[in-house]
Amino acid sequence: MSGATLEAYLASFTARGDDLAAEVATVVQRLVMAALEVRKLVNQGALGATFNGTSGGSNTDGDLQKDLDVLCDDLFLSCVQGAPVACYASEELENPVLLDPNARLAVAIDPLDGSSNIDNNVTIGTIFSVLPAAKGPDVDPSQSFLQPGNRQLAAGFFLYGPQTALVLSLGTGTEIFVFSSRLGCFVEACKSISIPDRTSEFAINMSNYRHWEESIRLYVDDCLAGSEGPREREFNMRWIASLVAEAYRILVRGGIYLYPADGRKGYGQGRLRLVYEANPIAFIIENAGGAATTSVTRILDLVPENLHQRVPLVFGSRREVARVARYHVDPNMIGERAPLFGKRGLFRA
Ligand SMILES: O=P(O)(O)OC[C@H]1O[C@](O)(COP(=O)(O)O)[C@@H](O)[C@@H]1O
Ligand SMILES: [Mg+2]
Ligand SMILES: [Mg+2]
Repeated sequence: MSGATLEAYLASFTARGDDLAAEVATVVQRLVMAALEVRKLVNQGALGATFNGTSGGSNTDGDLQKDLDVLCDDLFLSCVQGAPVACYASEELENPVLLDPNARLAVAIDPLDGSSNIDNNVTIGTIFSVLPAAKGPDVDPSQSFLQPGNRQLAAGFFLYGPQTALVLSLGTGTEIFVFSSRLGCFVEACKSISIPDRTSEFAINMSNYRHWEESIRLYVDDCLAGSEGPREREFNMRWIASLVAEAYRILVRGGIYLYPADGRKGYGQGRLRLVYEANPIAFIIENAGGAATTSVTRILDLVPENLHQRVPLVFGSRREVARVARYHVDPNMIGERAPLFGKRGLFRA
């Protein structure tokens, strides 16, 4: 463990950069303040007054909002109000909130990710993306969030699990900080993460198998066939149903995560949201040497059409993500299997 505090890390980033870098650092510090409040709420679990209830409302995607989703959103919004932030967008709000029209940054946030796990005492988190704010007379705050993810200045996520952690990328490299109760601050635990290129571990919600398109089914079939299939090795599977927890695991030991489009109503573009889920995760993963795509197209090159747009998401170890793309575009992937692994046709019968 290298031991630098987050504060020292941000100070050195600010010293190397310009005024904008200092503003980004301030935003991160404000988000940390809110995250530490969320941590307290999460730690109380069912003992907390707000924990189990539902607010009765629903967000823009029609998901039932848990009290904690809404409470977290309020906490993050009020914390960025003291920061140089022009506008704030959240999974829980239909439209962005205009804060300071003269400020230069925009923040998009998923205040509580993995919220189906709230009651289960399983790791959940907060995902954030920092963008340059769109400028110009009468500019609509939505414009700030319709920029491709490659324009992000910073992205990160907090993890409320056995450890409270912050995964942060300020554009070069991705670092992991863990909250030290003894010191009362985040301390760097892993410097310049490097995701292994190869993996034998995949994460996908297998219960959707019958709804996927053929290329995803073929990819997963080949993993499941293990040493008897074309991959000629055994694969392991994980599904936590918490994007932040899956991303953390992949940063630490490699792997691949897939939430593809599927045939269910409302899942034609997958489940995850481009602006405040896929983009920040893609930024973090790429800056750790991994890759993130829709299966074929780089996530960070997509131009969002609207704030709450969904997108199919595949990310993780670079070679594995590239392999998923080949199942979509390379007819030889099927040819490669047929002569050697003819019996696998039986699996598909
Ligand atoms: O329940 P499913 O369909 O497996 O989806 C799980 C995925 O949905 C999410 O919970 C979506 O995020 P929210 O909890 O912010 O809506 C991801 O964290 C997770 O990977
Ligand atoms: Mg989420
Ligand atoms: Mg959420």
